Parts: sequence; C-alpha cells; structure tokens
Amino acid sequence: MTSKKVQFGVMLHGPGGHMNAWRSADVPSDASTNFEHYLSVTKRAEDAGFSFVFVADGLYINEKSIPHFLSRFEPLTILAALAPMTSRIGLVGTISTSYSEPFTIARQLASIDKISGGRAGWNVVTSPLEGSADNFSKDKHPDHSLRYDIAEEHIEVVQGLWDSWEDDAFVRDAENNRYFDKEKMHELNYKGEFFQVKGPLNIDRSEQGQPIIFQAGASKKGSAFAAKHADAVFTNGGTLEQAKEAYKDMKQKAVEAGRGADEIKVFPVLSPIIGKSREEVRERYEEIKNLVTVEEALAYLGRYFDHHDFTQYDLDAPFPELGDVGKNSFQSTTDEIKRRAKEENLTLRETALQETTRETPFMGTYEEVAETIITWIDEGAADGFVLTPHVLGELYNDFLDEVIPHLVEKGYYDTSYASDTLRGELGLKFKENRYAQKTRV
Ligand SMILES: Cc1cc2nc3c(=O)[nH]c(=O)nc-3n(C[C@H](O)[C@H](O)[C@H](O)COP(=O)(O)O)c2cc1C
Repeated sequence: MTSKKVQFGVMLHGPGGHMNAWRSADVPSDASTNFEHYLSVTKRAEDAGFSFVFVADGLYINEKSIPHFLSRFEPLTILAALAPMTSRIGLVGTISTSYSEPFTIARQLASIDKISGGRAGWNVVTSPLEGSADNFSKDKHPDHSLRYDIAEEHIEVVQGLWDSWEDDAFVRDAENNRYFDKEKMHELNYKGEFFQVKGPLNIDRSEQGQPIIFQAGASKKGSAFAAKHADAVFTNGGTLEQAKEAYKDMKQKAVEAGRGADEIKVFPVLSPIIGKSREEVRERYEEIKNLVTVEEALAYLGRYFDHHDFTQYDLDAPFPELGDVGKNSFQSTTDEIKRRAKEENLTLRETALQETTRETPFMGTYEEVAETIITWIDEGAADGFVLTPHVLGELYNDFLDEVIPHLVEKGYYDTSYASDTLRGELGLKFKENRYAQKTRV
C-alpha cells in the first residue's frame, strides 16, 4: 500500500487546461507540440512524487476547437517518448474505443507498459464528437448508448489479449532450444457483436500484469462501465457535497459489480487558483479569466454540445432551452451545464464565461487550498486528484512548491514512491493472469 493519503496525477495538456492558456506569458505558445515542455512538466511531477501524468485526447477538430487542440501530440506517442526519460511516474493516455482496433491498442499499451517497467494506464473514452466519424471512414458516429456497448466488448478483448501469455511463458532456454512454453500461450477466440479477435497478442505482460484502466464518463451508462472495469475514475468534481455523493456512488456501484470499494480510485479534477494572499488569488483569477473573449467562450461551450452554434442566441437572455442537444456528445457534462444554468439563473454570457474559468473550491491561498484538499480526503470526496492547472507554468510550479509542502507537513503526502509500478503506487494489486489463476485453483 502507498503511504500517500492523497495521490496526484497531472494533466499533460500542452499549455494548460484553459482554452487560451497558450496566450499566457509563462508557457511556450507552441506548448502542445513542444516536447521539452512536456518533459519539463513531467520531470517536475516526478520529482514531486506524483503518481501519474494524464494525456487527454480528441479525434476531431475544426476552426472552432480549442486553439491548442489544433496541433497536439497523439497520447501513446508522447507517453512512449516520456517512458525512457522517467523512471517512477505513471503514464496514462486517452484512447477511444469507438475508433480503434482492440488488437492494435492492446499491443501499443502493452509495449509502453513494458518499456516503462509497468507504469502504463489507459483512459478509456468513447469519443463524444460526431465529426470523428468523418476522420475514420465511418458513415455515422455511434450514438451515446451504442458507444458504451462497443466499449464493453472492446475492453473485454483488450484485457483478454493482455493475458495471452502467462508470466512465465517465455522460458528462452537456448541450450534446449525452447523459446516458450506452449501450455502458457492462450488464444482469446473472441466472437462478439462488434469484434472478432482470435489472438494471442504478440507481446507479453509487464511488471504490473496489465496497464491500469482509467475512465471519465459520468452518465448512467458511463459510470456503470467504470464500476465494472475501471481501476480509477476521473471526475468533474464540483462542490464538496457533489464530489462526496459521486465518490460514494462510484464505490457503491463497484461493490454492486462484485468488486471491493478500494479497487476503484476516484480522482476529481483540481484546477487551483492560488497565491500568497487573497488579493493575489483574485488578481490571478482575473488574469486567467481575461484570456478569453465572449465569442471564444461561446465556441468553447459549444464544443461540449458537439459544436452547437451558441452565437444564434441572445447573450444576455437566460441560458437557452436546448432539449436533447448535447445528449449524444459529452452527455454528463452538458446535463450538468444545463442544470447549473437553470438553478443559478444564469445568462448565456455568464454560463459560457464561467465554463472557461470556473470558480472552484480550490481557489485561495496556498494554505487554504492545501486545507481544502485535506478536507476532501478526510470527508470521502476523493482518493486523489488530477491536477489540471489553467496554465502549466507559474500556477503549476506554485502548487508544487507551496501547496505540496503543506500537505507533506500535515502528513497527507509523501514525495517518495511506494512502488515501481503504477498499480503498486496507486495501492492496487498486481493484475493476475486469468489463466494462471485457473491453474492454481
Ligand atoms: C473529467 C473528464 C475528462 C474527460 N476527458 C476526455 C478526453 O480526454 N477525451 C475524450 O474523448 N473524452 C473525455 N471525456 C469525455 C468522456 O470520456 C465521455 O465520452 C463523455 O463525458 C460522455 O460520456 P458520459 O456522458 O458517460 O460522461 C472526459 C470527461 C470528463 C468528465
């Protein structure tokens, strides 16, 4: 078990989580394709004992996309590049089950897992944007529910392939000319509605058995999927009360799915706005907020609703009635935006601007934010956080230099690593090979 009471990952998001982070003076404006920047953010996280870096992704862009999404690294490629440059930190990448072949994904992730000595993770997403279909020679983007049905089979195949070889299958006995033990090689022979895959996979397992599974969907189907398959979930967080509710719900669903509550870790997003004093915090918040124009904020909001055109509405009228718009895209996120706008009586302008730079509970002096983190851990709202600074420059450095030491002092954080593998670091068990387990029974 890891000795950290709170675990951190950092979102490797080019210049940062804010849509216009690239305009900030403290990051290179080409950060999303700047390897030195990725490496420096990762190295700092590793020095601080962070459990993992997390690379998000999307498969469709247009002129209204977030600027730094227009040219960014493919997740597994950047993780493969970071693997030999690091030695302890986990490497988690986003890959879509709607637009990939399980055999290819199983192979790529297993390769990163072996190159890194058991530090790989997969953030399983189903791709919210309809335009993705046009980039993958498909007539139609599968709808929200169908996407999760496909994901269900996809992950079964990938995890099945990952067990193709028992851990001691490769004997490589040169003297007797025996490379492997045939009894320990397993074909999958999967025949589903969407995938038919024979196997075996042409790479064996790593020090952690299998890469860990992350998931970020929060709709009914999304959270049921996570409860069944995920080792860790990435959530939107919200208020302390909302996070506690989501945490309890996820653990309960995991138990209902026949797993232990501890087998699934919950990581809300944490976008800190911090400073020495409350005045500095306010100033920094205003600075970040002013990185966008209202037109840009409308485009940002629109992306969640599959690039819905919000310029057609009156900016200062109440947030428009949208019916089902958004349901087939980022469903849980758009449901939440609609709910909040209604509940707080927000105009379209207010909603759009808030979305780009939301005020969160993690806004305050260094000490205040460290105390908020402690409260979230103590009250059962999180097992850890995916740190997603609006800008991966000063704000990030200040978090590491000022907030982390406070957590260490309070006994909530340890900058050393508990294990060489990502599973071990997260307090998760080695993933036994399904066939080896059967042999032992
Ligand atoms: C915190 C968070 C991070 C996400 N990151 C990604 C991402 O990097 N790429 C992606 O395609 N979808 C991402 N998603 C979208 C989800 O994977 C999912 O497709 C979407 O939310 C719709 O599913 P849902 O309605 O079940 O939530 C993210 C969602 C959340 C809540």
